[in-house]
Amino acid sequence: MTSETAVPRLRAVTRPLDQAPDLLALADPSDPLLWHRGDRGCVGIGETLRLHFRGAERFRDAATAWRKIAAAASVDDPVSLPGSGLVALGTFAFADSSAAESVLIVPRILVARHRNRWWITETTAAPDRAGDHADPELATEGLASVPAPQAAGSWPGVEFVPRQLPGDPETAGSVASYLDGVRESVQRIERGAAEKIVLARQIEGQVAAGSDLRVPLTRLAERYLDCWTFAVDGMIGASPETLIRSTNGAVSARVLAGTRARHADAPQRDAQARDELLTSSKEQHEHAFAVQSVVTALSPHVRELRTSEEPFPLQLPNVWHLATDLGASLDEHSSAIELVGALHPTAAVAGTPTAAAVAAIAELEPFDRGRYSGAVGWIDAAGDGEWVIALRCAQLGATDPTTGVRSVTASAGGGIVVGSDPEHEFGETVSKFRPVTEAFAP
Ligand SMILES: C=C(O[C@@H]1C=C(C(=O)O)C=C[C@H]1O)C(=O)O
Repeated sequence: MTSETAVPRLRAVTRPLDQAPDLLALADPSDPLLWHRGDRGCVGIGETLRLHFRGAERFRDAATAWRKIAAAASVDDPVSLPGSGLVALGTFAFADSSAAESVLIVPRILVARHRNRWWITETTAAPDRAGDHADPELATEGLASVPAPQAAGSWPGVEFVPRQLPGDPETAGSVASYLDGVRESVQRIERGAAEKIVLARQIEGQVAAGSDLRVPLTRLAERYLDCWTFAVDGMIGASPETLIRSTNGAVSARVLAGTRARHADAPQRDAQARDELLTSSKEQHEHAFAVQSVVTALSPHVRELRTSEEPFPLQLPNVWHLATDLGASLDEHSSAIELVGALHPTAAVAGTPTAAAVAAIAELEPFDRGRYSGAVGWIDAAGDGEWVIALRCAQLGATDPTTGVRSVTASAGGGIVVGSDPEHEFGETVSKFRPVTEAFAP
């Protein structure tokens, strides 16, 4: 949407459901739109509006566009819970210069859940044009309007290999480039060019024609209970890191930095990994950077900012993380997307100081991160929403028109600081890829 285009007039009608549909089963097998964690979440079916953004102003442009759309919309929402009424799901690129589009998508139908409450929202454009209006039947029939779940399709699985880029050395490919990048980052940090640089690498595979993406999504949702499982415009993953959650003037965030692989089948080794993480001054130092970057970015927008006293160990199936939770009250009427724009990129995904780290990433990573380590989430008409950092995820490419095959690219990285060891950092990326490689496995 540009300033010259008319603001679309949307009508959103929400009605409670008295039965509990399976959100994951309702997702589109080839283009799922989903946000899910435990007993909360939503699935989008069909699309009423899609907005595209690019460049350094993508968050600001999206926030402005959404504010206008929300102001012009007519919303009939007796449910009044987080995620009811008018909602858009979105995914934003990491870099200002990224070729990847940032998008906000308003689904035609949204079926959602908050604990033991369920509802359906239908959103239509141009409400006064006959034949394209929110279905009044929705008001009385509720569940009858929920589309029937599609039968589960096939899942042949995806084998990932390190992504080979033009210019990569032939033998070890992008792994060698990544290890060189870590060494170079350490040298730059030792020279004082930055304190922390988050360096990532990529792996890729192919998704066979007709593959049902609900299979990896369901695996992620079932395995990563402390993460938000998401699928927005081909970005699929399960992120543990809440960039911002904003509900009725209360905001919260979860900062992660500091990682150890889990050893779930060797309890002693696993406990040792956790203790090492908790007592390592390198990890504590790295974590402190990440927390400070969020506190600094959030402070102008909030009051009564509080953090958990000490970082705590967050246990995920693949890794331990050092975690800090933050809570605050909103000081002004910033929307969730404005807060995302203020926070992005945190030290957890870029480094410290931000500008130097972002410049180093652009030089040392031989690829465009796309939406990896950007933001993914949803926003409602009041500007409330939930956004996570797009981690532990993969981006599906366009379908090849002759073969029906789609590429899939996953990215993972970690914070490089003084004393970081390239092989150790490589191992950390392998652990961080596990949610994706295991979810997409045969
Ligand atoms: C960059 C990633 O993760 C981030 C980096 C971490 C670290 O360096 O320890 C930990 C969690 C995330 O904030 C990733 O998963 O790709």
